[in-house]
Order: sequence, then structure tokens, then C-alpha cells
Amino acid sequence: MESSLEFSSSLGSVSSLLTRCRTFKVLVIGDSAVGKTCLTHRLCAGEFPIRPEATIGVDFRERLLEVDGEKIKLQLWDTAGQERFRKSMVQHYYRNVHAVLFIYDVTCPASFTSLAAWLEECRQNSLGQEIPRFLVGNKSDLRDPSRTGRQVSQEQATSFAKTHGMVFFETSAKNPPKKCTKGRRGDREAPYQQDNVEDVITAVAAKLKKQKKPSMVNTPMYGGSFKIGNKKKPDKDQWNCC
Ligand SMILES: Nc1nc2c(ncn2[C@@H]2O[C@H](COP(=O)(O)OP(=O)(O)OP(=O)(O)O)[C@@H](O)[C@H]2O)c(=O)[nH]1
Repeated sequence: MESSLEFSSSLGSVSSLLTRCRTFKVLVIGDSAVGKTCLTHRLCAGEFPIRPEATIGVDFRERLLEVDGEKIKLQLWDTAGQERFRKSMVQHYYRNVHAVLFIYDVTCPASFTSLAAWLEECRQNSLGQEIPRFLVGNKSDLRDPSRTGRQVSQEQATSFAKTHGMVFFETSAKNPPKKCTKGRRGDREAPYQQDNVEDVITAVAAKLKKQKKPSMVNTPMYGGSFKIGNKKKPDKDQWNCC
């Protein structure tokens, strides 16, 4: 009798734990090679992948966080940047999305210019303005103060983020940046805003925690990734960290 009581009370605490953990779908989009896979890998596994390969369709990874005592599970959808690897998947990407990370490469102005097209894709897939959006400039470790014209300035990115109601971060999936790195703006030294990848995920979780509705994501039932095409990716494991 005692043991069955114990059993039911432990079942109760397990179920309350489960009900308290909300899952949110976070879409990660941006041009090919901006570092979406590396960033999501870093965010979920805590490390930079050795040999990432082009994403085909979508990979998803999960990260469990605790925000003010509540467990929040973020399901990061690392989407393919190349059109040929994404076209038949786009409508799946946008279904039940709770937040979007727009990624560009700070050393590749074309990837920043492309953000307009990524925004347009969101619009075409009826992504509401109420869905939190985050702008992430990746590869900040490659910033070279002597090549300012060929890099995306933080002023440009901040202004873009403001115009489109996004929260802006600049970071590196590879080398965690120092909080304030000296850069050169005109003749004077100015600090770059450099964020840790952890700052990004913490901000996303904090924002989503404030959402009132309980959130559930339909996890694909056939493993950790959707695949289209035949390309093999032997070095890139499909896994969930939590
Ligand atoms: N130096 C540096 N290199 C990075 C960083 N992030 C990614 N890379 C490199 O950039 C290349 C592309 O990275 P991926 O993560 O595969 O890019 P992706 O955006 O997922 O590309 P698609 O799957 O084609 O959409 C790889 O060679 C990475 O090693 C970073 O923060 N710093």
C-alpha cells in the first residue's frame, strides 16, 4: 500500500514536471554558409562542430533551459540555406513557429542584404508580427577592423533590427567573443558589441516564457531531421541534446 502511494505520488510529480515544461519551436533561417548549423550545434551541444555540411531539408536540435523556475524547451529548426535543399520544406518550417532567428555572416554583406528576402518569405508564410524575431550576426571572430567596407557594420545591423522589431546580437559560433572587443570606428577606438551564443538562447527563452499560451510543437515522428534529396552527410550527426 505504502509503495503504491509512493509510486502514485512520484507519478504525480513526474506529470507536473512534464506539464510545466513548455516546448517552443524556433526557426533558424538565413543564407547558406552563414553558420546556422554551427550556431544551433553550439547552442545545444556547447561546441563547434568539426566538419559541418550543408543542411538538406532541416535538422532539429533541442535545448532545455530553466527561466525563473520554469522549464522551457527550445526546439531549434536548423533550416537549409540553399534553395534547392529547402523548396519543398518551406511550409513545414513555418507551421506553429514561436520565434525566428535571422542569421547573417558579419563578413558577408550579401548575406545581410538577403535578409529582406528572408523577411519576405516569412510574410508569404503568414508569420505574424507577434512572433518574436532575433537578428544574429555570426562569425564575429572573423571581424577585421582593417576591412570595414567589406563587413556588415553594427550600426547597419542595429538599424535593421530596430526597423523590423528584432532583438540584435553579434556573436561567434566558433570562438566565444570577449564581451567588449576593441574595434575601430573612424579614428577612434570603439567597442564592438559581442555577445556570447548563450546570451542569444537566454534571450529567446526569456521572451518566449512571457507568452501566455501553453506551447507544444509537433515533433517529427521520424527522428531528428527531415531529409529531402540523396546527399549524405556522414560527419554531421542528427541528434537532440536533451
Ligand atoms: N570562423 C567562423 N566560422 C564559422 C562560424 N560559424 C560557422 N562557420 C563556418 O562557416 C561554414 C558554414 O557553416 P554552416 O553552419 O554549415 O552554415 P549553414 O548556414 O548551416 O549552411 P547551410 O546548411 O548551407 O544553410 C563552415 O565552414 C563553418 O565552419 C563562426 O562563428 N566563425
